[in-house]
Amino acid sequence: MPIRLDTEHSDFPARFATFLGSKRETSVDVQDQVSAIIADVRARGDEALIDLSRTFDRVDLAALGIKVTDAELDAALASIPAETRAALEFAKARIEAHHARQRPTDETYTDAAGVTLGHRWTSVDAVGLYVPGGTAAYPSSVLMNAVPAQVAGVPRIVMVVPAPDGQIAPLVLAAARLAGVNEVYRVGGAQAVAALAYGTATIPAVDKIVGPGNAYVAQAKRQVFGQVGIDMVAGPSEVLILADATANADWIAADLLAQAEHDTAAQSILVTDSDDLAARVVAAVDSMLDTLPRAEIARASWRDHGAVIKVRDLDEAPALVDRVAPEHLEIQAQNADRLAARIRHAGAIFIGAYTPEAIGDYVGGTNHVLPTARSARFSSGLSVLDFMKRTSILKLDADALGKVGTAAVRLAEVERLQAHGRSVSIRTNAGGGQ
Ligand SMILES: NC(=O)c1ccc[n+]([C@@H]2O[C@H](COP(=O)([O-])OP(=O)(O)OC[C@H]3O[C@@H](n4cnc5c(N)ncnc54)[C@H](O)[C@@H]3O)[C@@H](O)[C@H]2O)c1
Ligand SMILES: N[C@H](CO)Cc1c[nH]c[nH+]1
Ligand SMILES: [Zn+2]
Repeated sequence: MPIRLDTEHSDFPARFATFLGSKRETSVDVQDQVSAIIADVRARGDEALIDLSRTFDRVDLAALGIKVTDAELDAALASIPAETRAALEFAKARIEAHHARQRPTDETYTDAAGVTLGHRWTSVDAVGLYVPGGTAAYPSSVLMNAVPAQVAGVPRIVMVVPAPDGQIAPLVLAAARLAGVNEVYRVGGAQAVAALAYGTATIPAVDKIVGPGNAYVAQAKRQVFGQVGIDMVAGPSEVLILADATANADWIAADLLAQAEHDTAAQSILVTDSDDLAARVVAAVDSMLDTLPRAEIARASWRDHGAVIKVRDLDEAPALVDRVAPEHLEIQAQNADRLAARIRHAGAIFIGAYTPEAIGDYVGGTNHVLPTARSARFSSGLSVLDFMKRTSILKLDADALGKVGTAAVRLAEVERLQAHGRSVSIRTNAGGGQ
């Protein structure tokens, strides 16, 4: 049974705090194991990738090859049914159209002192896209990672994806081909992240690693940060559904299970002011679990990490939602827009009964790679900006330097950095130059 909390109970603050603090994805075990995997890949490169993939993915990469060939990518694209290709192309076009609007613009201007200031955006040189594939295949994640990288103009886009039992879903390779990703390696987990960060004989290192994955992938990204950039921590999926008595219990149950079926570490939470709705949703989840193909995973997620939180009224909910900072927030209640406007911390918000989160997973056009584990308090979903960086620009002439230089020299003096001061005063006192 999922945990049940009620804001009217006196122990609510303590139980809610414990609930927020409970870790789903960073056990000490995972941390230590991931450190050992990264060290192994740094020390032994491809040999480590081969050994670790044999252990964790039951695949012989020495025989199969670490790199997916062009012929394999072409064959995969040719093999998929026309309707599936059309659906992928439809999704890609919608993701592209939305992400094109995120392209930032350069700016320069000259202020009253005559100083020219500005910034210029350039793309990262090489990015590694992590596409999960341990227990499910995610062609949609290929598009969500690759399309913004393409929109940003990244010259080298590399994809890694695990090949459990030697298999990568043809749809995943087809999506890569459609998205113009031609450098693909069949490695997953922490070892793939380590290879992208430090490089091996087969996989040249990248500058930034993006994309979602399970607890091992998320932990590996944390550990290689600094050596390379990372987008965010996008670990096991989460949804929080805010609903009132007017909501449809079956629809909510379906949406809760849509996250729970991702991973035993996924989390689905219902927040409602209606005891009756809560009871009907819990019953509907139980009944849907009976026929769900991934019931084993979804049941464990719902039992171990699910929650039903009863609030006095929905007015109380935004503050609780902000503390959870869920990856996805669905609002199925009267005044959904008004409630949505009050939320500050959520990866993505899905407003109204006809906006299931699954639409955002596939074809909405917004990105489905989103911050998890409460990191929406300080980070955002994947966007074109994750593949770019901003260089600031300054230009002064003698007049401008004269106007702002005195204060700079004063600040250098109080910081006791004499050479700094001199590098300004040597110019302003020179009375000439260019
Ligand atoms: N936040 C997001 O935006 C988002 C989007 C899509 C998917 N997801 C999440 O991505 C995850 C996908 O997980 P997955 O497992 O299917 O695929 P995955 O590719 O993330 O992980 C599979 C890899 O994990 C490694 N691994 C598995 N067990 C291990 C162990 N005991 N020790 C060391 N390494 C081990 C293996 O190397 C394997 O290749 C799910 O948690 C899902 O919720 C998140
Ligand atoms: N819900 C996941 C993000 O948490 C993304 C996804 C891909 N495919 C299906 N769902
Ligand atoms: Zn999903």
